[in-house]
Amino acid sequence: MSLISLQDVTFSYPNGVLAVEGVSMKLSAGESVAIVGQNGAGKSTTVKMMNGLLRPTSGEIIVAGVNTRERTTAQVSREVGYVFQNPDDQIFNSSVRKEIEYGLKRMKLDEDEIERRVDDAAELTGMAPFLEENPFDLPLSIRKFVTITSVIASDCAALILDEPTAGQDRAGLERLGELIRTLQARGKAVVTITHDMEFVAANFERIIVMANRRVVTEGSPSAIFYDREAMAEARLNPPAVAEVAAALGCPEVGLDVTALARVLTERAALARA
Ligand SMILES: Nc1ncnc2c1ncn2[C@@H]1O[C@H](COP(=O)(O)OP(=O)(O)OP(=O)(O)O)[C@@H](O)[C@H]1O
Repeated sequence: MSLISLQDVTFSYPNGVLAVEGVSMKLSAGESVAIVGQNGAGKSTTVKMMNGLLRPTSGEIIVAGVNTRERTTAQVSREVGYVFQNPDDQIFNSSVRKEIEYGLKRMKLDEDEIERRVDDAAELTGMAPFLEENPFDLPLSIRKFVTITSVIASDCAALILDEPTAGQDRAGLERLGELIRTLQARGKAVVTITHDMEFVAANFERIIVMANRRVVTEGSPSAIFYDREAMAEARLNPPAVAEVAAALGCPEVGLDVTALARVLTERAALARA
């Protein structure tokens, strides 16, 4: 059974803007999925419906076997955590520890359990050294991890990360990739909206491409990044390895830079012979 299922979902904002039209998708426990597409494609609106922040105008959303129409936003968001694109839309406490504890206190967990969850989540995200700091004294890249830590601590079944790579340096990107793999190993579904195709190629099992309010296609990164039509429709550039391999006519290397280098070396040897 899918953890999250969207069935022919449409959404219009109160001002009449039709943001999502006839979207269906399924997400399973333990998988990592990247939703990609140009600005305004409908990605954020789609994921906000997954966690109950927005309600579909028509169509159904089933989370952990229950139609979200039968649940409050608080109930849905206990299953599906959403990490905002801008951490400052989420953070409001005066210390990192208080920020992470806030949601756990609202869940009325006992103090020992709260401490255990804060320590575990902070250890996982690398935020343990910052627990007593004021989040607003920390750089954006760290504030982003603070918000991710809060959502991890709530132990929801699925996590939605909206543009997690913004402002991250190489170490931050590697930490994010490692975190996604650890969460998957713990059986969590990780859904990410991102414009960073190199990050997608390195870290995701499945890509869903959106354009003009709809899903254009979906599949593995090595299939999608060689689908020129879908990439053009979504106005996306594939990662460099796929662009070079496609130009050289060796798509069989997929997204493996070492395999591409091997092909180039072999061709150079042939040319010399
Ligand atoms: N609060 C809102 N009120 C009215 N229209 C909105 C609102 N939020 C988004 N929209 C519009 O809905 C459409 C889809 O926006 P959405 O943010 O879901 O796209 P997106 O693919 O996430 O884009 P981006 O990558 O820029 O975040 C766009 O036309 C956008 O302008």
